[in-house]
Amino acid sequence: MPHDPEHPPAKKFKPGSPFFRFDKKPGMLLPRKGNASVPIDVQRKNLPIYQAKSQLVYQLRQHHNAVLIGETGSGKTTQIPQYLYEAGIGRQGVVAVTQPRRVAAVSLATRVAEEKRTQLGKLVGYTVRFEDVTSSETKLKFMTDGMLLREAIGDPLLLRYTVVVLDEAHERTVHTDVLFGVVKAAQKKRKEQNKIPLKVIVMSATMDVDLFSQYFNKSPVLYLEGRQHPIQIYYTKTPQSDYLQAALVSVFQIHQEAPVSHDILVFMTGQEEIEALARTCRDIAKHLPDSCGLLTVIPLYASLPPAQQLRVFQPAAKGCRKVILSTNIAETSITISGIKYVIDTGMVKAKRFNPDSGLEVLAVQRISKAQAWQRAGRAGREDSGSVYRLYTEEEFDNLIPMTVPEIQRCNLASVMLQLLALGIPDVMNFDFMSKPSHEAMRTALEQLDLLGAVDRKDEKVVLTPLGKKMASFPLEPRYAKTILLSPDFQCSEEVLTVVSLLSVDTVLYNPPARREECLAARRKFTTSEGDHLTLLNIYRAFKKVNANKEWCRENFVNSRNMSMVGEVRSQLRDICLKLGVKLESCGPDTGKVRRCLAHGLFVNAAELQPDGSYTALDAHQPVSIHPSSVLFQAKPAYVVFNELLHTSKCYMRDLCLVDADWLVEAAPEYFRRKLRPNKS
Ligand SMILES: Nc1ncnc2c1ncn2[C@@H]1O[C@H](COP(=O)(O)OP(=O)(O)OP(=O)(O)O)[C@@H](O)[C@H]1O
Repeated sequence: MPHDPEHPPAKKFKPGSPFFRFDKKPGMLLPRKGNASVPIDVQRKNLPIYQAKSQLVYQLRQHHNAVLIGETGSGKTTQIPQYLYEAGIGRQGVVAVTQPRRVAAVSLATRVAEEKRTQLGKLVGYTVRFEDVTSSETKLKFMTDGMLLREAIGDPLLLRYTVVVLDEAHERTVHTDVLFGVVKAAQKKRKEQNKIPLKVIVMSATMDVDLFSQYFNKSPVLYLEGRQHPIQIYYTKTPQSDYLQAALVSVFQIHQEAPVSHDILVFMTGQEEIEALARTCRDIAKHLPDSCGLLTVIPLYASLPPAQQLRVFQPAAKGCRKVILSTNIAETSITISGIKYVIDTGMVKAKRFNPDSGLEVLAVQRISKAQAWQRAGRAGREDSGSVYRLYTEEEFDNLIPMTVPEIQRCNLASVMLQLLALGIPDVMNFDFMSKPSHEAMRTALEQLDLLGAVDRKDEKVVLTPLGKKMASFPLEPRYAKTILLSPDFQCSEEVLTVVSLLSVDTVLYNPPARREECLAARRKFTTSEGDHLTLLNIYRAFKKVNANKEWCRENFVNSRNMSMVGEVRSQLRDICLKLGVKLESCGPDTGKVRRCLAHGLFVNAAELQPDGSYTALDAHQPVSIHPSSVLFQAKPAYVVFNELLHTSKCYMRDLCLVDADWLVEAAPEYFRRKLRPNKS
């Protein structure tokens, strides 16, 4: 196997190592020289894309649509917007570059502003949920696809924009897929109305170019060749039954053998396992000889407060190695300085949806090949890199090529609500790139109907006034409905808190080594009314002590996440004020909160069976209470829950005790069909 003499092969693992060497993959080209210490404009010129600049600019000037495919790290995202600007393309308006994730939008805008030597928020800015760093001068705007979609509600023709760059198109999040249709429609309408044309550029390193080209009016496909730095791929010799253990072993093998300046990025599935592995890594690191150097372990997942997420971009201190444990949030787009090694567990937590039952579950599953290549692409960005896949080559060969678009595996109630709010006349026939099943769309409209968000008018589905209000919240329709119903139960302040707590994932810190202490601390807040009310108690206590950090530590509460709850809450409260929602508190009468939750979440209700098991009423599917719930032992007759998690069983997470009567009063017709005959 050829080596770059400057970059000798990275590892010789000890006997017993789960790895063996594997040849470089075809297409992983040898590098041209590149170095992070060279001036930034020279770095720009060293990128593979630079050689194709004039040709690209020529093509992009000619066509209203283009699909651009090029290796990870070749320079698509950072350079294309600048090339457009420098060539005067789209200067009458703003160039929007969409990203599936906020962390990518923020870090890319920061980098491009640096390359352009301008202050962030001037020529180059970003807009993500809860944050807008743009000004009237902004011409290159990085944003999450969800934000552009929200803007489209007020401006369906996207008239502020002259170019929309849909980046990381392979991700196929729900937002991206809806955005494809919205952008395509805006482009068509602008042409029909003789407005300034809208240019649409679709980019990725791993996409089905034919599908995209076909969808976007048979647009030309521009191929960008080469990568700047080589990446070596390693597979395990045998399948790993415990990917977490394999990840741990791999981190410490690298830590003990590789120079301390080489950082590691590990892809895992979720917050709990990341936090657990982070603690184990820190414990082990304490007992290693000084010669190994220090280890800083940094978690990265979506529910971390934004400032915390950006910590991964800070360089490690001298003599210290950075190990980032991340979900797929770091999978695409981003460049993390110092990352030399990527460890890929091959697993991801993703949504699955059963249109027959209408239930959406989160489950840990295998990634696609496209995801594996994206993960690999986080190495080799500033220098050569190595990727350790904790699965065999055969297992890799058996992965599905592309991730199934999220729109085909999630509950579509949110999407349908958004499409209706966008004024799409016939939502069932919306121009999706990959149409969800008719069944899934119908189920979603039924759920919106149950929530009172839609109505039928002249054979058409239209939003009700309540539905219009629900669409104003960046929330799942059932949570928006719960907030809007809360004045009827005089508990809007509490419901706002509960919904905010649910929007930032867990505020509870559960160190396994201090389980007893933690349970004892939590008992003070635990109520037999369920998890929502327990969380509400914790939030109230947190407010009472003025967010005291010491109190958080003593009570095993994650103070960072709690601060985020406060921010989300004030945003939601602002929306309520704009909509004229009456805000009042129920004080100690928390039964009102539960009744309100029953009215908002009734589609997620479950009933205790005579044999002690539970049945989700909507689909009549067996479900169990998750052991983390405060109701795990209690077994109440009726509960509503937030979500289902599929591991060994189908678990309900975050439960609230409710009365059967409340469910019936929330949706009498529906429950007449769903409840056991003697109960209805
Ligand atoms: N924040 C950063 N710090 C240092 N270098 C960076 C940064 N962002 C980008 N780069 C450099 O620019 C290169 C190109 O990044 P860019 O995001 O434009 O690539 P890309 O082709 O869009 O990759 P991907 O398909 O993975 O998103 C990186 O490989 C890296 O060398």
